[in-house]
This record gives sequence, structure tokens and C-alpha cells, in this order.
Amino acid sequence: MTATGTASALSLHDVSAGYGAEPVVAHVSLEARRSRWLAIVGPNGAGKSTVLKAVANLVPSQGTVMLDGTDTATLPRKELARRVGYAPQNPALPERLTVTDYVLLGRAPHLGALARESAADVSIVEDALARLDLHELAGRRLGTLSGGEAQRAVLARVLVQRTPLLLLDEPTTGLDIGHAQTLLERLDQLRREDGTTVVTTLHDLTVAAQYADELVLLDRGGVVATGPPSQVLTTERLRTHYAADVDVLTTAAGSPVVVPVRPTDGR
Ligand SMILES: Nc1ncnc2c1ncn2[C@@H]1O[C@H](COP(=O)(O)OP(=O)(O)OP(=O)(O)O)[C@@H](O)[C@H]1O
Repeated sequence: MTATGTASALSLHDVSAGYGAEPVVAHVSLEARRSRWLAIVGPNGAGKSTVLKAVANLVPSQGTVMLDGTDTATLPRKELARRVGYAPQNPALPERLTVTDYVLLGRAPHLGALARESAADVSIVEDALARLDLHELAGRRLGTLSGGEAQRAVLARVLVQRTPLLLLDEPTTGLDIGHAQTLLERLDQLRREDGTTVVTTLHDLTVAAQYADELVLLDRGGVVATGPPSQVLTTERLRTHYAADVDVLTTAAGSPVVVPVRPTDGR
């Protein structure tokens, strides 16, 4: 298989994970092919974030998680951080750290035990700050940023990790439409040019359909549909799993557009 072919970058087989005695996701199997974009969608509480955390080894899990054919259970933490970049939905941020110092932390998996960042590390950070429109905020403390600015700092930190797999939990949360588009296009560029595999959770199903090659629909901790967006996003499915009234339109390019429809029965 070629680097941009259909090889599996990430596969989950029969994974169950959770926070206590009972798993909140159970028997999840899915696959993200190298250099493709997989979007995990589903209603609130379905278990999307938990699946990402299971891959990042942040919650106890059972089953098998394979990265490029290697079982993650065998990977030391630093090696996992060189392979997987994970951006959580609501990270706790060190308020007093500047944006630059925080983003530099993303280079840590590539440094030796006592090594300081090199000029190359600083240059990678400056590039990420510029791409995410953070250069003017580089010296600001995280505690002084707006929600969308802080979200962009979190994403910059994960991008400088330069991992072959990105796991991004609701990456566009808090971003205005322009910054969201810039970010999504940047991710797509990494996918196309560097062969990065992108796995995101996304609530905006139209955006998910625009960018993802494949969707996995989760509900109540299990996979209920998998496939290309045009197959997964049907009016019936969205009613069943989201209790939503929607029309699913199709663009000239064949991409589904999910439009909420107001109930006419006075609900
Ligand atoms: N730290 C935690 N401790 C206990 N239960 C948790 C914890 N985090 C999440 N849960 C529960 O696990 C289930 C799945 O949560 P998860 O965050 O994975 O859902 P999600 O699909 O990402 O939801 P959302 O769309 O609302 O972000 C939910 O019932 C949630 O209440």
C-alpha cells in the first residue's frame, strides 16, 4: 500500500471505555485510513469524546486500538505523543503562560530529556501561530484570551506536535466562520500534502460532510452507521438519533447539506 493509499492509520476493534464501572462506549469498531478525514458525529452524550480519549489513552479501555498496525497498549507515552496529537474539547489552560510558551509545549515529545527547544522548534511554532492568526497574540497570557482565541492556541499546540494522526474534539467550537474555515482548510492541506490522518468530532453535519471522507455516527455509546456522508446523513437517521426535524439537501458537488426544519405542529 502507498503512503496515501488505503492503509489503516487508526483502527479500533471492539473497544469499550468509560469513567467508572460501566463503560459509556461499548464494542466500538472503526477505521481511519491514512491521509483521510474521519468525522465522528452523534448527539450529545453519545460517547464521541470518550472514543477519542480511549485512542489517546486518557480513559481506561478494553479492546484493541491499533496505530499504523501497532497496538497502542505497547507504546510508551512519549512515543504515543509523537504519533497522536489530541486536542480536547475544553482543556484546562495554564492562565499565566503566554501563547508562544504554551504552543511550544507541543514540541515536548520531540525533545530529549533535558533538551531545550531549538531554532527549528521555534520556527515551527511561529509558522503555526501565523497560520492560525495568532501572531499578534503571541505574547499574551492565555488567561486574557477570548474563547475563540484560546481554542486557536490549543489547536496550534497540537499542530506543532507534527503527528501523523490528529484527534480533534470539536475543533471549531467557539471559532467564527472565517477562522473555522481557515482551520478546516489547514487540516485538509495537512491531510493532502503531508499524509496526515484527521479524526474529528463535529456537531455541524454540513461541515462534517464537506470535509470528511467518512462519517461514523455514534448513539448511546455504539456505532449506528458508518460510511460516506451522503450515505450516513439521511432525514430518517437524523430523526431517529438526534430527534431532529431536518431536510437533507445536496449541493451541485454532491455534498449533503443538513437544514433544520421548524416543526409546523406547534410543538
Ligand atoms: N469524566 C466523566 N466522568 C463520568 N462520566 C462522564 C465523564 N465524561 C463524560 N461522561 C459521560 O460519558 C457519556 C459520553 O460522554 P462524551 O463526552 O463522550 O459524549 P459526547 O458524544 O462527546 O457528547 P457531546 O456532544 O455533548 O460533547 C455521557 O453520558 C457523559 O455524561
